Amino acid sequence: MAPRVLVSDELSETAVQIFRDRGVEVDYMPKLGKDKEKLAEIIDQYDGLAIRSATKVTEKLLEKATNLKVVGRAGIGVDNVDIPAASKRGVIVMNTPFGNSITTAEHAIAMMFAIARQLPEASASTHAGKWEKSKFMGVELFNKTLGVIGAGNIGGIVCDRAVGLKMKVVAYDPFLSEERAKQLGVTKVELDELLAKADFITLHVPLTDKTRNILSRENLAKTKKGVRIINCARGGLVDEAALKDALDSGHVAGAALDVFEVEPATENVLFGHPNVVCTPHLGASTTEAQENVALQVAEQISDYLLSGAVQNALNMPSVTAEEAAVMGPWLKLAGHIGAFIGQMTEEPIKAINILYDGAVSGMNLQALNAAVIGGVMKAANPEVNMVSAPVLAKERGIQISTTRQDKSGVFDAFVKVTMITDKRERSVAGTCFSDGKPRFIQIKGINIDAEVGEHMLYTTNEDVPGIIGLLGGTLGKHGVNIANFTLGRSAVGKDAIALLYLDQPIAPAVVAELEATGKFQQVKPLEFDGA
Ligand SMILES: NC(=O)C1=CN([C@@H]2O[C@H](COP(=O)(O)OP(=O)(O)OC[C@H]3O[C@@H](n4cnc5c(N)ncnc54)[C@H](O)[C@@H]3O)[C@@H](O)[C@H]2O)C=CC1
Ligand SMILES: O=C(O)C(=O)COP(=O)(O)O
Repeated sequence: MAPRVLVSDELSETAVQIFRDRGVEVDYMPKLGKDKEKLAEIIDQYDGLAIRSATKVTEKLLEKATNLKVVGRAGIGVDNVDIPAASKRGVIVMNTPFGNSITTAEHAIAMMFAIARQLPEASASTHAGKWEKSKFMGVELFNKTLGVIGAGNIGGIVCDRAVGLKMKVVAYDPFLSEERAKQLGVTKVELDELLAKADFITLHVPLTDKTRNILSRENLAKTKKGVRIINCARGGLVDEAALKDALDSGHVAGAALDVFEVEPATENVLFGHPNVVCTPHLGASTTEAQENVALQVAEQISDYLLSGAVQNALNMPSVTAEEAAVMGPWLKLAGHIGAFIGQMTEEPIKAINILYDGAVSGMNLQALNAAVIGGVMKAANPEVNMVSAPVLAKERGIQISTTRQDKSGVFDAFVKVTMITDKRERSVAGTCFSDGKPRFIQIKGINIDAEVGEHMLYTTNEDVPGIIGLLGGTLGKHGVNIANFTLGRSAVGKDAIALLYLDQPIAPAVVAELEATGKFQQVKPLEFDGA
C-alpha cells in the first residue's frame, strides 16, 4: 500500500506534485495546522506529515498519530515540534536546513534598511498625501557596527551582506570558530561586548532554553543608546515588554520584528509603536525559498517512506538512499540480533557492546547501532524503533560501546552484540550472505548457521543423543512445521544449542511439553518482525 502524507500548512504545489510523482498518496489541507482538534482527529491515517510553522506537533498530537513515521518541516525552525516526544514514539523529524536561509538573511537586511530609514512609515505617509519630507530623517548603515547574535547559516549570510555594505560586524556565537569568523570578515566577541558596541543588533539563533530571552530587560539595558534591533529568528528571543519600555524611553531607537512571542500575532504590546516595523513572519516567504523547501521536504519524506533513506533528520543519523540499499540487510540483521538478545533478557541491561568486523565496519555505524538497540528494546516495548531506542537506552543508563575491526576469517563481515546485566553476559553474532539474507552465526560463543525466520525456537541442552528426534517429534505431533533446523555445541558432551526456524508460532503448551521432558535447560520461542 502506498504511504500517505498529510500537508497541514501552506506549501508550494511542487510538494504535492513530487509526492504524487513518487507514488506517495498526499492530502493537501493547508488550513489544518491552525485547527488542532481536526488535525488530531485524522492524523492516525498518515505515515508522514509535512508542515511549516503553523502546525504544532505536540505530545498530545503525537499520541493520536499512531501510524506516523516522519514529520518534515519545510523550513528551518523546529520549535513547533516536540522532538523528544517524537523520538520516544519513533517518529523522525526532518527539516530543510538551507532552503530558505538566503531569503531570511535578505529579509533581515531589508528590515535593517527599513528601520534605518523608516521606510514603512514614510511610505504610508506619502500614500496619505502628506509629503512629510522633514519628518523622516534616517541614519546610514555605512561604518556602523552590526552585532550578529548567532552566526550559523542565516547569520553567516547576514554577516557577508553587511560586510558588503561596509558595516563593521561583530558576532556572538559560542560555536563560531576564529577561522570561520575570519573567513566571514567579522570579529568574534562575547555577548556583553556585542551589546556594548553594536549600533544594530540582529538575531539569528534558534529558540532553545538557552537562547530564550537572550535580549532580556537586563541585556537590553547593556546596549548602546540609540541601538536598533532586528529579529527575524524567533519570538521569545527578545523580552517584548522590556523592548517596548526601552523604545518608549528612547534608549532603543527602533525595532524591526518578523516574529513574535505569540503567533499568529493579532495583538502585541509593540503594535502601533512609531519606531517599530513589523512583518507577519515573512522571513522565508519568497517564491524561491518556498520552492526550495517544498521540493526538499517532499523528496526527503518520500525517500524515507519509500526507501528508508534519512536526510536532515534532527533525531536520527543520516542514511543515504545508496546506503539504505547496501545497508538494508545489515540493518535488518542488526535489528534481529538485538531482538534475539532482548527476548532472552529478563533483567535490566547495564551495557551493550557492539562489534563490527570487516566490510560492515565501514558502514554508517550510528544507524546500525540504533537498529541493534531498537531490536533489544523492542522486546520490552513493541513500539520502540531505531529512532526512539537510543533515547530510551540513554534514559535507562545503558552504556553502549562500539568496536570496529577487520579480522574476520570465515566471513567477509559480521556483527557481534554482547549484552551485559548484573547476572550474565550474552552474545549473539550474525552475518549477511550475498543473497542479502541475515543469518545467526554464533550464540553464546557456539558456532551455528541459522537463517533468520519470523518464528523461531531456541533451546539449550547437554550434548546427548536423541534431542533432534525429541524436538522434531514433539513439534510434528502438534503440527508445527520446521523450515530449518540448526545445531551447535561447544564440545562433545558439553553445552549444545538448537535454533529452529518454524512456519508458525509455537504454542505455550508445546513449550511446556518440551520443558517437562527435563532434557532442556532452556526452551525459548523467539519472534523476528520482518524476517
Ligand atoms: N523568520 C523566518 O521566517 C525564519 C526564521 N528562522 C529562524 O532562524 C534560526 C536560525 O537559522 P539558521 O541560521 O539556519 O540556523 P543555524 O543552526 O545554522 O545557526 C544558528 C546559530 O546559532 C548559534 N547558537 C546556538 N545557540 C546559541 C547561543 N546560546 N548563543 C549564540 N549563538 C547560539 C549556533 O552556534 C549556530 O551557529 C532558525 O532556528 C529559525 O528559528 C529560519 C528561517 C526562516
Ligand atoms: O524556516 C523557518 O524557521 C521559518 O521560520 C519559516 O517559517 P514559515 O515556514 O514561513 O512558517
